[in-house]
Amino acid sequence: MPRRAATPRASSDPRRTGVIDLVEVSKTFRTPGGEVHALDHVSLHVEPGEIFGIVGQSGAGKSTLIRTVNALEQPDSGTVTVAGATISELRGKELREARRRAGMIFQHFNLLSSRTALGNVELTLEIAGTGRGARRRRAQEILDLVGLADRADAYPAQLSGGQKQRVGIARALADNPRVLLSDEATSALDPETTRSVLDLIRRLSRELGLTVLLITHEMDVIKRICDSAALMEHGRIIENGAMEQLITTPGSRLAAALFELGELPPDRGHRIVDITFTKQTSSEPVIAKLARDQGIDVAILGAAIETIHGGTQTGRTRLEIPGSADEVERALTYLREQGLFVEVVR
Ligand SMILES: Nc1ncnc2c1ncn2[C@@H]1O[C@H](COP(=O)(O)OP(=O)(O)OP(=O)(O)O)[C@@H](O)[C@H]1O
Repeated sequence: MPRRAATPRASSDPRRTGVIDLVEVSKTFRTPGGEVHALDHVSLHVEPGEIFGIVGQSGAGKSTLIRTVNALEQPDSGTVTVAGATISELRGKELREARRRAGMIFQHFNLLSSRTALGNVELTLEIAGTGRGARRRRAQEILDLVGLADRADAYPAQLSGGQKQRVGIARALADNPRVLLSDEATSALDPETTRSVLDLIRRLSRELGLTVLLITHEMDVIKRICDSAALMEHGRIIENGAMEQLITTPGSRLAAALFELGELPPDRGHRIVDITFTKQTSSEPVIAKLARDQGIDVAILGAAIETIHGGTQTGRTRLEIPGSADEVERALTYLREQGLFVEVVR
């Protein structure tokens, strides 16, 4: 029976406070086809300055989750706290104030076509009631920060997709929010532009101490910039934790999606294990030593190396270990002694 990945993080502990905290949040939609539990007792804890990614299939509840964080959706039960304000309990002016703590970017940018890049960024500040001079200065400053100072007077139709999203980011950050929410912000961009926009988000997060909550259906996004990730399915968080924890959590589906090792071969009665290594960039020396020192030959069934979390090289190799139960046990002990995370797959 496949093992269910442990949730390494006690995210439902309400005593812990992060920049974003969801505690037991539920939301049900009543549709002609019946009730849809879009969020089913979701608890989530995002640390200050962290980039937290939520991944899941279409319909998993990702958009509903992010919409509760900027109060576009009210939960039926549970609490949502953003930068110290319990926004799920606020109304009116207090809610509008609290909303300013989070800026948001979107898949299709949502820029006003009748305004220049500068005018789009200024809009956030107009809504916040900032005076004309200060608004212009701040908009120019933030456009400079996203590398678009020279395109301030361009209209959205004159900008590339990547440039439009940079304007979107500048607009989201103009009023100095603590949190950036990203709803599939790179899904409409080509791979190279995706990478440059993700790298920009990561740089801004580090430079400004900005906490980022992003939703995506792409593992590449999680790999490239996230410090932590959660997997959603049918309105529930199935797994949740720091990337380093997830890759060494037995049965983690996020880790399996990160390292694509393919299907298991037909059962020949041999033990199959996945070994995960984070320090060295190759498992080959260990496998060679296993043969030399222990006299145990293994077959490599698959290998994947990934750069996660903005630079850490991590790899996973799938091995088939023939031989007696005793030899298999010796091989497993040996691999663990080498500091590798070993998971028996079959
Ligand atoms: N306003 C609504 N009225 C009725 N049902 C809704 C509403 N909003 C979302 N749902 C339903 O709730 C479930 C979760 O939807 P949600 O959009 O949050 O998922 P998602 O993971 O963001 O999917 P996608 O990536 O396709 O946007 C789906 O079954 C959806 O049809």
